[in-house]
Parts: sequence; structure tokens; C-alpha cells
Amino acid sequence: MAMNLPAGARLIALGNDVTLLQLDSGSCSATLSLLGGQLLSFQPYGQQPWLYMSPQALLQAGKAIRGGVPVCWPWFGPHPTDDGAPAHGLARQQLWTLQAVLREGDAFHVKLQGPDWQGLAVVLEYTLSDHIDISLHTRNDSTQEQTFSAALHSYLAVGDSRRIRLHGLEGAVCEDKVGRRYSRLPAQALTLQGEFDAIVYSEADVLLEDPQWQRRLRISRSGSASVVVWNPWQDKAARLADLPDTGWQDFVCIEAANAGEDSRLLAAGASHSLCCRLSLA
Ligand SMILES: O=P(O)(O)OC[C@H]1O[C@H](O)[C@H](O)[C@@H](O)[C@@H]1O
Repeated sequence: MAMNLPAGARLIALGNDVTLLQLDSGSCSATLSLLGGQLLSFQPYGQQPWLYMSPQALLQAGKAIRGGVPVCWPWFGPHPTDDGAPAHGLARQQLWTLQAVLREGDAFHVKLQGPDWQGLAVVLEYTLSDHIDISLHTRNDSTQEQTFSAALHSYLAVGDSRRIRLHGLEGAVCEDKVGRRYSRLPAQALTLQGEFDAIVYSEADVLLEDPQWQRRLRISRSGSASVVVWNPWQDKAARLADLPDTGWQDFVCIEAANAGEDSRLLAAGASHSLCCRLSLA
């Protein structure tokens, strides 16, 4: 791949079709994988990492990478009609094409083109500086309207998932996938006390308060009226081969989404952008 890379950026071929883009601006470091087009790590110098990566993650074409920010597209969760199709769509298991890497001061801008699906085209844009911006652009190049769903499935690293508090989603309606019902989140900040898996219908910013690491991360979104909150807890984590048994204590997933009832219908020729910003609060 002949591409001029700016200072602080380099490509590392791991074999098995896996190529990583490593970025280091002097004030933060980040790694992106062309497999899945996904961010694997992000760390401003002197801070704890912002993203969790499972030490047992598989980096192998055709598999999803457990950690960072997997990109679920063009469907979130199981395929609506095809049981044999992979969970969370095709994008996270396939190779993306690197289109541009630019540097502006301490900020890197990266653009990747993903696999087409039934006439839907997908592009990802990242800005990595003292914060993370991710934009997932979907365009319907077909001649018919199409429905799709998506999520930017951030595994946010925390000191201890049993002690975190999530603010901003108080009282929101959610589709609770553990209890298999619709309900409302509590009127107070959300704490996790067991397996948690819900599509929460809200456009509000989420503030992740981590008392252990004394850090507050803000997750803000546009083009997204749903956010998925997930932690597998002990029993489910033990069933996930690519996650250590205690790995669930080290992250919470807060996913900017177009999921469930927030799936989107795109007219022929129309586009949609799902955007997420992670920043210190
Ligand atoms: O194991 P994966 O296919 O990566 O999915 C991991 C998790 O992703 C989302 O957060 C879903 O809401 C969960 O139901 C699912 O278990």
C-alpha cells in the first residue's frame, strides 16, 4: 500500500491479513486496525487508557476483535431475518481500505472505506487528538430504500466496573435484553450490579464517572437516538472465549447507536451519519 503517512504514523503488517495503523502525536497514542476499521487503543500521555482491549482478543480476518471500538454495521445484534448471518453485521470482520491519514498539529484525521452491502456504502472518519471523534457515514447507492442499524461499540476502560456511575440516562426508556422487556432506567445515576445489556432510547450525553481512576468521560452523539450499555458480568464473561474471566471488571460498553427502534430507513441516494465524541468531562 503506497501512501504518504504524516510524522508519527506508521503501518504495521501483522500477517493474517491484519494491518495496524499506529499513531503517536507526542501528546497521545492510538492504534487502528484495518480489519474491522476499528480503533483498538487510545491513550493521552500520562492518563490511563481510554479503551479496553481484551488480552485474549483474536486478530484474524473473519473474526471480530474484542475491545477498542468495533463497528457494528449494517445491522446491530442478530440479523433481522437470517440466523446464519454474523452478529453485529459484516463490517467488524472485514478489511477496510485506508483512504487518508492527515496530521494537523497534534490531531490525526483518518478516513477508511468499508465493505459495501446490498448497495449501501460505508465510510469511517476518525479524529484523534485530546479527544476521539468517530463518524460512520452510510450512503444508499442502490435504487431502493433500505433499512440498516449500526453501533460504535466502545469498550471503555474503567478502574472497576462495579464502582462506576453513568449519568445522563436517568428515567430513559430502554429495551432490556437481559430481562427481555421494555422498562425505564432508574431516576438516579445508573450503577451496574450484574449483567447489563440494554438499548436505551435517548439523545442525551452520557457521563461515565470512574471513582477508582478519578476520571469522567463524556460520550456525546449526533445522528443517534439510541445508546447501548453492556457489561457481561461474571457468568457471561466466563462463556466468552476471547475475554479473560475477570475482564468484565475492566470495561463498560457505551455504544453510540442506531439500534432497535432507532434503526434507520434510507431512501435511494440518501445518507446518514452516526457520530460519537469521547472527551474528558
Ligand atoms: O459478543 P459480541 O457479538 O461482540 O457482542 C457483544 C455484545 O454487544 C452488544 O453490546 C449487545 O447488546 C450484547 O447483547 C452483546 O452480547
